[in-house]
Amino acid sequence: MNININRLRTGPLRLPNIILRNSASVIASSMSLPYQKELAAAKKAAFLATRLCQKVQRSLLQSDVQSKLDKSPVTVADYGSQAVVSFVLKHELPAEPFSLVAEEDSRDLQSDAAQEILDRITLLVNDTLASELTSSLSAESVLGAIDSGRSEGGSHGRHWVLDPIDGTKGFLRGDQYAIALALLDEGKLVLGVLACPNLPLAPFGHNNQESSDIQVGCLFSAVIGMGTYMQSLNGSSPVKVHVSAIENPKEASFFESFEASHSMHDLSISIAEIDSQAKYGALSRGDGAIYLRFPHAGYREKIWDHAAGSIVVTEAGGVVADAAGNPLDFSKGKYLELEKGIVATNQKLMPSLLKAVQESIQEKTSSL
Ligand SMILES: Nc1ncnc2c1ncn2[C@@H]1O[C@H](COP(=O)(O)O)[C@@H](OP(=O)(O)O)[C@H]1O
Ligand SMILES: [Mg+2]
Ligand SMILES: [Mg+2]
Ligand SMILES: [Mg+2]
Repeated sequence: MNININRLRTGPLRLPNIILRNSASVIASSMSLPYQKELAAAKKAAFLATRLCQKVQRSLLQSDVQSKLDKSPVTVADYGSQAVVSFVLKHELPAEPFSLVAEEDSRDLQSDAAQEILDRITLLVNDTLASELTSSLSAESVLGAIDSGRSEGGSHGRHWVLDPIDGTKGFLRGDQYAIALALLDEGKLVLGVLACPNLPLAPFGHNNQESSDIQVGCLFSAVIGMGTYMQSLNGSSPVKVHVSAIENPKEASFFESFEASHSMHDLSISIAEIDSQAKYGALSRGDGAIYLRFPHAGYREKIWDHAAGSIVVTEAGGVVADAAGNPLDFSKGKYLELEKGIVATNQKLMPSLLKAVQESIQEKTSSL
């Protein structure tokens, strides 16, 4: 199976309040199941953050782009999305101790030069949360909400893990990005919510992607032991999804990063290039069968780049491992300790894929 890489149209996204009420009432009827309160809060946070991101993406101007010290582009939407998720989680789960490991922090927003951008973020966050707030949040509270993401995570207690916009480069281009939120409990991934505002509801790569009425906006959610569900960000009911059942490696299509430097390999294969953890979402519903990610030597993967995507794939029947076949360990702080790279596929393909990957690494090493 070949996957064509068409640029996706990014249609406006409507997020009617009814979605929030619907998901909350469905959840309320199954409160005895594990992590349902947290799931409802995480979905609400992701829906609201999506709204903020959509708004910014529609009106994206060059001036929205700020350069962080590491030179990766950060927009008001990254900060705004982090503030919204942090605020909603705290607000919805007031009885629980709050710990959040998140990508952004407010350091670059503290200077006088950043005042204007901070005002824009504050306005956006207040607009987005208007129905949740009794009074407006000040710029200081927004900075505080962003900085509640400074936890280091670890193997004890509960920690939320957030990438407020994963695939910032895709976001800036008007392509794929994701809001990725997961929960660690005693070092174990127990819940993940992945909002992919520009991912088509139909399988990725279908020929209909040039049509103007293509429906986009998917929310994937997974709770440990309960499977993975996908729903439209416009309000459809969640449906259970499964990874591809392909057993023959020759028939398997691959995903990799749009950014070539995030994934390098020499296998001769068909590849769909997508930014962000939308790749994990697409994999969880069987659009493709394999996701390989082999960054350059020395790059350290962060937990927020894989936590939500990982549980979304494993609960859909997939496996996510490093090149040695070890499961990913999210309990070691902000970074993943990995052998070489990340391999995600279904259970049937994993052994032969790991073998091919290891042989390819061996060949590369011995040719150096
Ligand atoms: N050289 C590199 N190799 C691998 N990943 C990298 C990288 N430089 C940045 N990244 C991470 O790759 C993520 C995007 O992944 P993808 O390639 O799948 O779209 C970025 O997330 P952000 O966009 O949240 O910063 C960033 O954390
Ligand atoms: Mg980033
Ligand atoms: Mg990221
Ligand atoms: Mg990010």
